[in-house]
Amino acid sequence: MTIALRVENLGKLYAINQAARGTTLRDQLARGVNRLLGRGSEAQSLIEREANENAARPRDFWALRDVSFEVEEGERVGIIGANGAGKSTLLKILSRITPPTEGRIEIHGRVASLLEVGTGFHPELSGRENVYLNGAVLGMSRGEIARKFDQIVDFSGVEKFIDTPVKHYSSGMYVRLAFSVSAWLDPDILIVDEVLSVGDQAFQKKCEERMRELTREGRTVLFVSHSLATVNQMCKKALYLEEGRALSYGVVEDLTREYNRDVVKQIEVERVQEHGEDWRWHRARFSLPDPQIETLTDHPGAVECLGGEAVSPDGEAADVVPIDKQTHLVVHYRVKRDLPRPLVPTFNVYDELGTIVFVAMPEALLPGRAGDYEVRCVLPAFLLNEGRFTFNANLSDFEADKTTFCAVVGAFRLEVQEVDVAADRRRHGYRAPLPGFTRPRLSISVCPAGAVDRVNTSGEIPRAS
Ligand SMILES: Nc1ncnc2c1ncn2[C@@H]1O[C@H](COP(=O)(O)OP(=O)(O)OP(=O)(O)O)[C@@H](O)[C@H]1O
Repeated sequence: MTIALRVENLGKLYAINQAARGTTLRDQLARGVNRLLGRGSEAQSLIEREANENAARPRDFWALRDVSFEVEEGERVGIIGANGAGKSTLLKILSRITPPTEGRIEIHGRVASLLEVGTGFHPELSGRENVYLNGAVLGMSRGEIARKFDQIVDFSGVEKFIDTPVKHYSSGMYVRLAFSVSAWLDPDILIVDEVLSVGDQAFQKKCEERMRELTREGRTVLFVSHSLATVNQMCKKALYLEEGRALSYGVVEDLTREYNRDVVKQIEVERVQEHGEDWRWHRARFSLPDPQIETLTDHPGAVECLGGEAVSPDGEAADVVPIDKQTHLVVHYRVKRDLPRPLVPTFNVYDELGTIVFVAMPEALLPGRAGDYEVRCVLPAFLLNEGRFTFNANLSDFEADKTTFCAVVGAFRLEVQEVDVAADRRRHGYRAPLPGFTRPRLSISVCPAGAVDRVNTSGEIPRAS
């Protein structure tokens, strides 16, 4: 194993900007403008309030502290964490844009980095001149850069503007050229901040493919992304930063799961602050009205949702559902007047972070006649993967101008739980959590090569006659 990069007890101390205490040019101008407008004392008190708040804050703080990790050659490592966790600071130190306050870094090879839009390129120079400038900074000869030039411009897709000063580029064009320069000038280590998200989706995919290619060639890639899906797809390893500390470093799936859990915990803390101590994420039963449950309608007074419950087949309400058991979602509606058409009861299912997993369409419709009705949706065993899911219960008329008759947001919040992993023979010894939102049990069969024609639709091979 060859180490590409080693970080030991890295720390970065930032001084809180004293300028915020009311001495900046901006503050002086604000005072002047306000004096002209006759609002001097108002402006003064605002600046003083700001200054007092700043005085109450610590004067300096550790944006990074005690961070240690190693990256091997050819690895792609994702760096994850909330806003302000220290991700960009770490990348800036590794790119030698800012020095660390303490600790040490060891880098083997040439580093190319793509940090925020605006760094690395000179605004007055053209795209072409910037490519040469960047190559020179990386220590390449003019001939070497010239040999790579067409590839870079081709990849970036900005050939038409290559002789225009980059200050006239859109941020997307800028990032296109900047990534192409970093990724084609033969770096040993490529460092990419969230900036790629500025590019369009097609370009992002192209960049991801290029980063994979680089690591296949033995180069190392470190990148920051708020998209856990991208980090999961792109990396085997991740570093999870929280408030400047390295919480964990290791297998990407474990870390993204941990990060997700922490995000959800944080959301829960905020909900408790908002709704009080009684607030609970889990919800197997509800009755309306409930201040914690939002209901939407385009047709007030037409339909009312009275409540509902998530129950096991024997009728027990349960917010924690074993993965191998069916669950019935039962919702009670009152249609208050005759309607032009029957209504369509649907259920939208979301994961913990609000990503839609699927929408369940019904077999039967709810009659458009006044009366009380019960809608029952059966969730089969082994449909959803282990995890937490939120269900919206909806009643719609998709032929009406405004379709929503009743939408109950977050009607049910259920947690699907794994049963006995060790005893589940269908896992064939695989003990780790299985990724993904769903866990359908599909028929996967095996037969001797050439026998495919003889396999019947049930997946069984007929006995030789
Ligand atoms: N030059 C600076 N002077 C003072 N504080 C700074 C400076 N640069 C960053 N910080 C602070 O350091 C902390 C870490 O910032 P950093 O930009 O590294 O976070 P991040 O994880 O990249 O966040 P984001 O996801 O929002 O980009 C933040 O609190 C930020 O305000």
